[in-house]
Amino acid sequence: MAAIVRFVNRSSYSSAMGQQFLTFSSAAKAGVRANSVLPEKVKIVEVGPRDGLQNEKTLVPTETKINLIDLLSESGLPVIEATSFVSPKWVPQMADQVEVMKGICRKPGVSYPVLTPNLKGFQTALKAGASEVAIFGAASELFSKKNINCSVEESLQRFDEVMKAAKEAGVPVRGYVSCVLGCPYEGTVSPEKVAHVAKRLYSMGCYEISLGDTIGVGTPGSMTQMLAAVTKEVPVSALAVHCHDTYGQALANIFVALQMGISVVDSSVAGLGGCPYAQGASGNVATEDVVYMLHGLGIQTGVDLTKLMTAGAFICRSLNRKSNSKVAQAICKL
Ligand SMILES: CC(C)(COP(=O)([O-])OP(=O)([O-])OC[C@H]1O[C@@H](n2cnc3c(N)ncnc32)[C@H](O)[C@@H]1OP(=O)([O-])[O-])[C@@H](O)C(=O)NCCC(=O)NCCSC(=O)C[C@@](C)(O)CC(=O)[O-]
Repeated sequence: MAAIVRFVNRSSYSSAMGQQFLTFSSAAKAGVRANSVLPEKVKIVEVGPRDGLQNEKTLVPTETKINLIDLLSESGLPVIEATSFVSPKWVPQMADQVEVMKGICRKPGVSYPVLTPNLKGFQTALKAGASEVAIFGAASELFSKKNINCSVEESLQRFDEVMKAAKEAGVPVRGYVSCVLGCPYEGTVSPEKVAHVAKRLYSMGCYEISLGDTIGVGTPGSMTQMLAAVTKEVPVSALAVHCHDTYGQALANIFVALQMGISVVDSSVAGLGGCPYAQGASGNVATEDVVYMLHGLGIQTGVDLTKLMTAGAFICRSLNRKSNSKVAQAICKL
């Protein structure tokens, strides 16, 4: 694939970005789909402000989080997971959830879901103006215990309470299943267990189930097996994939998911992140890399890569960190 990326002004990355000097040859041929099995459009769920930042050891200033979300809002992303209403004792980085929700400029047409592990979190989120929430379970007992301090079954009972309250308030709920391709504490996780938890979340009313490879150990082989089991229980149109990139398999795994009919992909700008209760797991696949691959396949995302990279450059500067996005790294070198 001979995608040619050319900056007219090579001296300044940010000014070149601003002037839209980025041109793509084959990657930008809009509407030419490489493979008719693949979806025409993919919805990207940006999880950087939540999943990406929750694991940062030093507290990120609230203003930085708000600026990041506002920059991401300008890039055409349809969904930006903004924060989580979890216990600040468990995840101190998310303790400013209310300020973040109150500080962001909500762009019409963009959704800003937040994580809510229980009724307490849901009620606080609602008061802070959340109009969409996500509940998060796991296909592994030990991970569930470490992450949310209860068994998988107990978590589903808690989620049922959140679902009932959300239905009353007219708030849509997304569901996560963690450890779908492996667990840091239990090792192998059976596709049937994943399918069982995904089905329970879907049956209780989650409009979408995001399947999380929390520690990024999956391969296209295990992804295929797991999706084959889950799609027997949940319609493929209601599934999303959420791939961490620890073993460098995330894009390949996403490609397999697309071939199997999935058209919702979670990712994190600059590849930020990791779960505080999954030691050693690296960040999510970088949104820039996902967008580049999808556009190269002729799949529409509605995302402006240049604006997305501005958001990525901003957060990397703020955290004094190199981007984990291969695309951002490559373009920076030009
Ligand atoms: C679920 C709990 C709260 C249970 O934690 P617990 O200690 O069992 O809860 P509790 O009900 O016994 O309450 C203990 C204290 O927490 C407070 N509390 C209770 N609930 C809340 C709340 N919602 N917001 C604020 N405070 C809360 C509660 O009021 C009490 O305060 P105290 O009386 O001691 O002062 C805790 O385990 C927790 O917050 N866990 C969150 C862990 C987390 O956020 N993990 C990362 C997100 S998941 C992830 O990253 C994976 C994902 C989604 O990205 C997909 C993938 O990659 O796989």
